[in-house]
Amino acid sequence: MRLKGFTAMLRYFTRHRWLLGLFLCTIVVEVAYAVASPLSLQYLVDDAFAPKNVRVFLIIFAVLIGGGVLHIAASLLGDYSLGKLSGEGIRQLRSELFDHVQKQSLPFYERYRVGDLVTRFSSDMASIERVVRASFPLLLKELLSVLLGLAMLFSIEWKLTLAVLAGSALMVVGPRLLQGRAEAVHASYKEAQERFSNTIDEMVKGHRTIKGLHLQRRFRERAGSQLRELFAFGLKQHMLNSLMERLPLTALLILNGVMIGFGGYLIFQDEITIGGFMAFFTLFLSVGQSGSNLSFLFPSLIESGVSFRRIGDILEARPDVPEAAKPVELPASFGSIRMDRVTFGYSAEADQLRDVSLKVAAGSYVAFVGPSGSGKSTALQLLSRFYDPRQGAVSIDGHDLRTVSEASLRKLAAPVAQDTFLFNTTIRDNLLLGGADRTEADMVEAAKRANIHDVIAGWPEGYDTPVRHEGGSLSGGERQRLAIARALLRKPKLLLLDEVTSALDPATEADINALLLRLRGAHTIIAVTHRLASVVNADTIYVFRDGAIAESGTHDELLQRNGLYRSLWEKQRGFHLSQDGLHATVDVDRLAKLAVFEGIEPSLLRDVASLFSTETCKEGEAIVREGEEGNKFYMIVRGKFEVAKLVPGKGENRVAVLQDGDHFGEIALLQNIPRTATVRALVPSVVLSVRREAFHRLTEEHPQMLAALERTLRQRI
Ligand SMILES: Nc1ncnc2c1ncn2[C@@H]1O[C@H](COP(=O)(O)OP(=O)(O)OP(=O)(O)O)[C@@H](O)[C@H]1O
Repeated sequence: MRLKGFTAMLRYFTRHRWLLGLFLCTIVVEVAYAVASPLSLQYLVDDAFAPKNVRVFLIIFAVLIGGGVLHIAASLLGDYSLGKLSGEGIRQLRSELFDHVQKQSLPFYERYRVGDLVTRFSSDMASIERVVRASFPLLLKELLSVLLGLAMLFSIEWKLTLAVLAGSALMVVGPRLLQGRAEAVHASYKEAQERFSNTIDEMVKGHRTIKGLHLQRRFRERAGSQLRELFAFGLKQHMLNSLMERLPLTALLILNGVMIGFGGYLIFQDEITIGGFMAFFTLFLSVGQSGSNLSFLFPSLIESGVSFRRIGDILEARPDVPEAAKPVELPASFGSIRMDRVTFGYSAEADQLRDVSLKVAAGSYVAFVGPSGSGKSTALQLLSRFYDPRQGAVSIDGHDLRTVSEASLRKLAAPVAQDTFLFNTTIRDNLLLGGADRTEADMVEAAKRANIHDVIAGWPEGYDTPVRHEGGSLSGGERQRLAIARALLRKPKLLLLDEVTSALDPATEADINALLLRLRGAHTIIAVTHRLASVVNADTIYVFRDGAIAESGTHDELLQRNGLYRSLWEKQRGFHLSQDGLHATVDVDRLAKLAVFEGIEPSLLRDVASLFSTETCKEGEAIVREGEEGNKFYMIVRGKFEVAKLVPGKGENRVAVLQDGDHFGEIALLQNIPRTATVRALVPSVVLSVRREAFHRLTEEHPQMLAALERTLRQRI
């Protein structure tokens, strides 16, 4: 059992020694009074009432009143010290948990989903709070009452005490037998709660996609089955808890019978006085009550044990990318950043980067390009130190990033990702985030440089416009430009850009590319992109293939080399897109390069080119669905699509990613067969498509074209 959460709590308590001491003293006073008052019955009956001795009665009465006043004072002090102690403890545990989660690196956030963490902060913390404020103090009180009460009972009549103690074992054995099962059921209930929280999280975050793809029913069914699961575990938990609570009470009833029978016998034998028996009986009832209270506490203690363990799991998680003990503070500027023979894998099973070495000099503009999944973004993540290499090193001016302080690295280098996260606050706060030394003028200048100022100024509330749904209320282009403005505002020397223009229309993309060209020199820019047209001006282009660098050089050098870059370039060229991104065309010589149109004369290809029409796709939109009849051939002008196949019992499995210049669905030109996979846009995309019917009209006029096409496609089916 991981006790980190529990020991952290104890540590907070011991930091407030005097409060803890005061609280323990008040408990002792309260319990002593509660145990001693039944004992007074023995003296009242035997020494005051039976002999009618008023003096003894008055003395006992005065002692009882005095003790009562002391008891009330101790309770008030106890409540105060407990309130302060537990409040502080909970506050510190919450903030330690918060800090700890914040310190974690990316793999941690990939391991835990939002719901898993939210449940720890909400329901686990609430159950710990309940225990610390109520159950734990009660446990102490009742334990002490039982121990003191038993000592008193022994002093009154040891044989009777032994008899009832033997019976009391029943009260403890029952709950213990059930404890293991109760713990397991409680843990299952919490996991079911987590699954449901994650569904709510996805439903809220993905509400657009859910509505867009009409997935409400699927989500309703998922939530329905999770709620049924919650109900089943909840019922089990309820029944086990009730059983654990009832068992000791039943045992107590049996014990009462034993005590009255055996006690009566002892009175008749003159082994105990009537007052002694009354005191014994009252005290035993009070000890029994405390014992049964203890058993009532078990469920909440078990529940908190699970919560302590779950919070302990988080507190024990060590950051995968830790800060060095004595980190090097990087200066405000740098000379070069390098990767030396870097090998890295997200998991132990596979390497996503293999033996990658590269050097980027300050002030240069460097691009990482290559097919999808080749490791470009991964390399950028390592340069941002979101992960550490498995082998080799990433360094700035000779300082291994593992040895430098995170704060100084973030000051120097600003990453901008393709999925921009904006906080639910105003545009101004999103831009100024944490930069207390940034002025309004700095902010406006950064927004102007990122070409977003005019847009913001046009909104009724300007920079005070609130952002909703983590940026979902803004267009992809607006989000992207805000992210760039936010990065520029921090005045970083190194900009690490991951596909920042992937969601933009051609006009905005051209603006951003022009901006990058203006920034070069003053800033070092490393940009990951799959769109080669945007990097022709880069100082160095690194071409990635299967996690390694296949080639590098300038655009012209790489074209001359006739390697991977050249083939990617050939694939992407020949398309034309209007500035608003709504109308696309393809050149005849680009069509001629497709295997599917091999052997078709250029004059006919001109007619084919004119048959294509432009389609735009939203992020998440499926343009081809597995199993549906296909009647269109597609070419991607710009964008990114996943190709996914249904695996029975497991859902969809991504088998490929297609990008600018790729094509799919050519079989549909020839015959009507169901699609073998679903093709879904990963970013807003533009495609050119041609329908079989339109194509057939052309092939009817030119049968030689159909013959050529059939020849090629038959070879591929
Ligand atoms: N967080 C992650 N956990 C596990 N595997 C990952 C993770 N991120 C990326 N990968 C895998 O690592 C490989 C390289 O991915 P990476 O994103 O670096 O490629 P890329 O060249 O940038 O491709 P793209 O242009 O599609 O983003 C891919 O196989 C990808 O599935």
